[in-house]
Amino acid sequence: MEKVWLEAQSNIKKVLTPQTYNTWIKPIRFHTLTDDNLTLEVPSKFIKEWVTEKYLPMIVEAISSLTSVKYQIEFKITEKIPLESKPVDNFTPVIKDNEPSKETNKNIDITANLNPKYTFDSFVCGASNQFAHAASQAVASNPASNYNPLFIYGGVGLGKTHLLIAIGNHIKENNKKAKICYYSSEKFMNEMINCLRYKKMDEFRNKFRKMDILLIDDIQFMAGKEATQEEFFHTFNALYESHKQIVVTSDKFPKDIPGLEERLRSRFEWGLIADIQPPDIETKIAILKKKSDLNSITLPNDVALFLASSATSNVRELEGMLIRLGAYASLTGSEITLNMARDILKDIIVEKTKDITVEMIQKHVAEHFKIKVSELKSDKRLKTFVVPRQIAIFICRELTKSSYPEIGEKFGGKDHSTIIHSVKKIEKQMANDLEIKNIVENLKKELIT
Ligand SMILES: Nc1ncnc2c1ncn2[C@@H]1O[C@H](COP(=O)(O)OP(=O)(O)OP(=O)(O)O)[C@@H](O)[C@H]1O
Repeated sequence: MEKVWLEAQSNIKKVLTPQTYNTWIKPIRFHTLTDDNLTLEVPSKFIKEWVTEKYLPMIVEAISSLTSVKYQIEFKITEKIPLESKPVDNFTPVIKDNEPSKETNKNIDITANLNPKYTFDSFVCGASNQFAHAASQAVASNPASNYNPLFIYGGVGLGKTHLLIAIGNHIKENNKKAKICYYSSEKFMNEMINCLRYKKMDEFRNKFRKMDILLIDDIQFMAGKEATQEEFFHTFNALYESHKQIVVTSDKFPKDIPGLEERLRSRFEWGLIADIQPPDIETKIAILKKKSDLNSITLPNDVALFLASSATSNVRELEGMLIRLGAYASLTGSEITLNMARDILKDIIVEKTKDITVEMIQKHVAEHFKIKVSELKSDKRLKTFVVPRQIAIFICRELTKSSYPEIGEKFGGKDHSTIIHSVKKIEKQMANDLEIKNIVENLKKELIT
């Protein structure tokens, strides 16, 4: 059976990356076979948990394809399994671009690797993130005093990492000697496993316990990883007791993270818990404006509104759309316009505007100007009717796919040239008159949201 296991291993090797294979599958050895139970040896509890979670079906399949038997697999922890003489380089399976770059186990870098783009200056504060922003600033200005630990939680792409790193950058700017460590919890875990395998746990522990500021991203990743939580718990205690600042982020409130040990949960609740909510449309527009300035992209207001009113609240996705438009505009030497944005992003943005009808616009505009829909559609030449009518026609052209004749038809049977005239008139007025521009943009925003 040992031979079967070796063959199964070499088949598994063909489908995994060398790094994954070397880390998780290669160290596994055949142990015993009794009836339908196949016991394999693994070098640590952690590898056992990880392999069980991620690779068990693959292992069962690899063995059954050789033996036609679906064995019950058990893992036995045997620390004596010989390890390779050299640690596996670049062990971390996933590295976000803002995380510390490639590291080898030999070279445990204790300097912070903080993305300089993520500062308080580049963060837009709105109602949705005000509390987390204020808490982060308070911690950055006065570490390890009032809010320790700081626990920031919120949905995907809402700016948790940005705030976490902004804290680090701010502290670093004011105290060049501060030892700041930014790690995702996944990286923390991977490095820990590597150190466990190569008997370098003292080095690992010392590294973290020497820090003044420990910034740990995505703590929810530790859920269910007992050994990692255990290690993190001791690191946490050591730092907390020496009055060092700890900040963690998560996609959930501590008590909603399944598989998070009670003792860690209660420690997170000792400090301040701050949430980030999805941004409202104004904050989304402000973020897009800030990002377009930072990336030297000229983003017209109507396009910002179009992007902001897309279904997504994920700021990373919004940013992605902006960068895509910026790249297209720069490669084709054109300006960003609403039509271009609609075209380029048609697969990404499910337009909310598709449900907006001419009738809805007429009703909304008439209500805004306190006139009747029949007056809006009429031929009356009084200014109190003409301006709202032209605005309504302009918005119909912007937010619906109706043609000029179709719009004319719904405005009391007007000729398409009248409709074109109205659209041009409003375009011109918006360029020269801020008040008209604001009225039109607000009406559009109200209709879209
Ligand atoms: N209020 C904001 N102001 C400026 N930029 C923001 C804001 N919120 C989010 N961003 C930007 O959105 C992108 C995603 O943010 P970040 O990575 O911090 O999200 P996250 O909440 O950590 O996401 P995840 O849950 O995936 O880890 C980053 O480029 C960040 O700069």
